[in-house]
Amino acid sequence: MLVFPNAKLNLGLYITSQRADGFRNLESVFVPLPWTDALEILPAEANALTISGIPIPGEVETNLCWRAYELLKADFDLPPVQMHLQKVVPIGAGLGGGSGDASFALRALNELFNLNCLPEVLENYARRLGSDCAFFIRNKPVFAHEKGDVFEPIALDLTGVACKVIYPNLHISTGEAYSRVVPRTPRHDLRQSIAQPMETWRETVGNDFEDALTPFYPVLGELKQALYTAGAAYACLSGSGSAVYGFFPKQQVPPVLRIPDDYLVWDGLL
Ligand SMILES: C[C@](O)(CO)[C@H](O)COP(=O)(O)OP(=O)(O)OC[C@H]1O[C@@H](n2ccc(N)nc2=O)[C@H](O)[C@@H]1O
Ligand SMILES: Nc1ncnc2c1ncn2[C@@H]1O[C@H](COP(=O)(O)OP(=O)(O)OP(=O)(O)O)[C@@H](O)[C@H]1O
Repeated sequence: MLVFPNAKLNLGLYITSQRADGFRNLESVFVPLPWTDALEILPAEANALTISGIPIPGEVETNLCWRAYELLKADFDLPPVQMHLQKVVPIGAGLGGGSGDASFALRALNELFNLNCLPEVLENYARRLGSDCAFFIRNKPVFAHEKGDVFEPIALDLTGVACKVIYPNLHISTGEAYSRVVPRTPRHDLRQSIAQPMETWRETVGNDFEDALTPFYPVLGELKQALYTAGAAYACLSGSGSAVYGFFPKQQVPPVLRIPDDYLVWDGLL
């Protein structure tokens, strides 16, 4: 079975309080971003995971695809599998690339071996692999709260919005990013803000990581400004960075920006 795990964007992100389990409560809107890896899973004689494309730090046993298999294997009689991951989505980008791989592996194994797990059951497995993972089970725009793994439906249709995502070849670890943010009450009601026209979001939809990280990584602010100068209706850091994205008014083709050769860019329609 061949699947294409996509990335996500955070549209607004407020870190609201410290939790007793060491994590933070947050509020964010998650939207799927069609920048994808490719993951093939086949029944095999012995377990194997091979990776091509962008190198992923760590042993294969720590890879989220492998961990997804092991998690299901503990509860189901799964045969060995051979997996191949073509890694395209940048790592440490705030795009949830690894989390998408984990959840697409859970979904693919569920289908391949007729495990008959409902989405809510797969979400529970996904939550055990990482805070961002559960979103990718249903993979639809949602308002996320608590650890970012509890969801409420929202009426948000970004279909056809032109988007440009820029990864400035800078790996920001999620743990480091959280350690730089002091939780606080959200400045705006996110669900009310995103119900307003996109042009108003610049003033009302913020990301607490952006404020905390930009003084340490000025390139984040420079990219955001470049996207606005190029005509973006809204631009922001995604998640804990370092990818910065811009949404452009419908029908407008995102302009070509002059950026260094080692940056990665995704352009397309949501
Ligand atoms: C920044 C976001 O991408 C926003 O969607 C996510 O909150 C990050 O989710 P993730 O990469 O799946 O993160 P996890 O693997 O669960 O956690 C990595 C580290 O981030 C911190 N962390 C993560 C999520 C959360 N709600 N509070 C936290 O404090 C913890 O220090 C944790 O050890
Ligand atoms: N399949 C995978 N793809 C990417 N990273 C993976 C994968 N499996 C495990 N990892 C580990 O997860 C880490 C990447 O997580 P990190 O949280 O920094 O970034 P991210 O997944 O790109 O985005 P986000 O911050 O939104 O979760 C890497 O250091 C890597 O070792």
